[in-house]
Amino acid sequence: MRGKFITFEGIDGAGKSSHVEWLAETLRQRGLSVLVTREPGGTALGEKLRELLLSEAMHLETETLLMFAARREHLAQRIEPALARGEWVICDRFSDATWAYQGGGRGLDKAKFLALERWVHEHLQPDLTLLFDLPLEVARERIVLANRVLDKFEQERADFHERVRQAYLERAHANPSRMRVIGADDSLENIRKQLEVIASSICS
Ligand SMILES: Nc1ncnc2c1ncn2[C@@H]1O[C@H](COP(=O)(O)OP(=O)(O)O)[C@@H](O)[C@H]1O
Ligand SMILES: Cc1cn([C@H]2C[C@H](O)[C@@H](COP(=O)(O)OP(=O)(O)O)O2)c(=O)[nH]c1=O
Repeated sequence: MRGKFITFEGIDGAGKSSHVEWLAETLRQRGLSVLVTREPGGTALGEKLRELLLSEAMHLETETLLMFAARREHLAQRIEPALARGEWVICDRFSDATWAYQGGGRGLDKAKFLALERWVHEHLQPDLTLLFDLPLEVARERIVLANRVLDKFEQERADFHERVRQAYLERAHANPSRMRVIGADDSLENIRKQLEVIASSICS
């Protein structure tokens, strides 16, 4: 049987990465085989593109095309084969991030996003997307506390990140059966409780 495809989304500092491995382990304890991966990246070529995307200034459409080029490679080399083998795939960001960052944050024409999405994965959408949502200031505070070296996107102004957050919420509103909004302004423990309930429902 084909595996399930789960993606994690949210603004920078929302806390996604803190739960990806934990959810994978929870699913493995239920006997599932789980591949954890991320975007941009996930393949040797994708990781090279990630380095460029996170550091170099470029035209918005170049940025969008490179995000989808990395995604095409990732789907062909890792995601699709794993799902076909019956493995579950957990991916830290996917096309909703392009919708939110290049679309919401930078103003990419929606028709161009939709054309690329149709081209690259017309017949595949995540089975479940967990959107970690929280106020911008809380996410910023976490990044500052973590003393993280800021990448190109994290260096963007607050209004950019606010537009990213709103674009994610609009997309979740438009796709209620696929996307679940996680209240991420909470303790790690309470967020795990929310995820446990979701994990039980998707495994049953
Ligand atoms: N619920 C939480 N409460 C407090 N701090 C958190 C919480 N979740 C994550 N953090 C911390 O915030 C920082 C950003 O978390 P991370 O998981 O890397 O976010 P993301 O992957 O969404 O950018 C890390 O230092 C992490 O330890
Ligand atoms: C997948 C994807 C990511 N991004 C951005 C969002 C993030 O700021 C950045 C990298 O994401 P991420 O892996 O969350 O970085 P980190 O966990 O190190 O903070 O790439 C886009 O702008 N568009 C996309 O399609």
